[in-house]
Amino acid sequence: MLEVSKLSVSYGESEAIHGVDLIASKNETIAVMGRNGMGKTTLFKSLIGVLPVGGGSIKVDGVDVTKMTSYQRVANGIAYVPQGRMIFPSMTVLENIQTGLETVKDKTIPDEIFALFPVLFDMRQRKGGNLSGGQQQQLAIARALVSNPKVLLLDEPTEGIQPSIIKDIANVLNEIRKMREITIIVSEQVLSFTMAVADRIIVIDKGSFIHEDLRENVDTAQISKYLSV
Ligand SMILES: Nc1ncnc2c1ncn2[C@@H]1O[C@H](COP(=O)(O)OP(=O)(O)OP(=O)(O)O)[C@@H](O)[C@H]1O
Repeated sequence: MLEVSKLSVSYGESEAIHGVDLIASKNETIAVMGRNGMGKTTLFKSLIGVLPVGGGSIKVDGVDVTKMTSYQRVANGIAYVPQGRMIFPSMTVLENIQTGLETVKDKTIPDEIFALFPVLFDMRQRKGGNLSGGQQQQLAIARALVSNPKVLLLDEPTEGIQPSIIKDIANVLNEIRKMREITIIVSEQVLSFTMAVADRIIVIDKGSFIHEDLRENVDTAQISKYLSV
């Protein structure tokens, strides 16, 4: 479903992602884990097209999107939940979700979105900026989901979220997989969260993938070591 080959990304002269390969199947959730500054956000921004690709290719469901704009990539099935959520604080919850409908024909928000996030239905007329961090995260996921993605990218969804709500976000990601056969790629530093959602865990270090395990084979002590400074 998502096929990334020899992807490199640079900031000016400085290369931040060094030729990474990633193949993710339909109905698979992959966690990319690494410390601050290891390249998670750079990788995700290049996948959605906010940062230009220096080399390599990105394919979604067999279609090469490497040279496409972000808008075209969304139309071709990638959706992105950015770090820090980036919801529109002065727009209502409904209006925020509607911004995700730009690339699809039917402009109505599917009922299943409110079934997944009942709190968003209750708060549909509230301003996004008045929601809690966890509710804003749900809003950012809902906004991404209404574009009907084949590949959903989430950049550090648990950042700044309290532990009890982190569990809710994990449950939501697992529900999404049951409802739709999509690929989920999540960047994270919280191992308990990725162990609850991911089929595979990849460790990124200084812009390269240095370790990979299926969840059932993960040695949590070893991954924790990679994640500690
Ligand atoms: N706008 C930029 N200009 C130059 N270098 C950058 C820029 N943004 C990030 N970098 C560098 O790229 C590398 C990867 O940063 P990135 O933000 O992708 O890491 P990250 O793993 O997402 O960390 P965090 O969890 O802190 O967001 C770092 O060395 C960082 O200093």
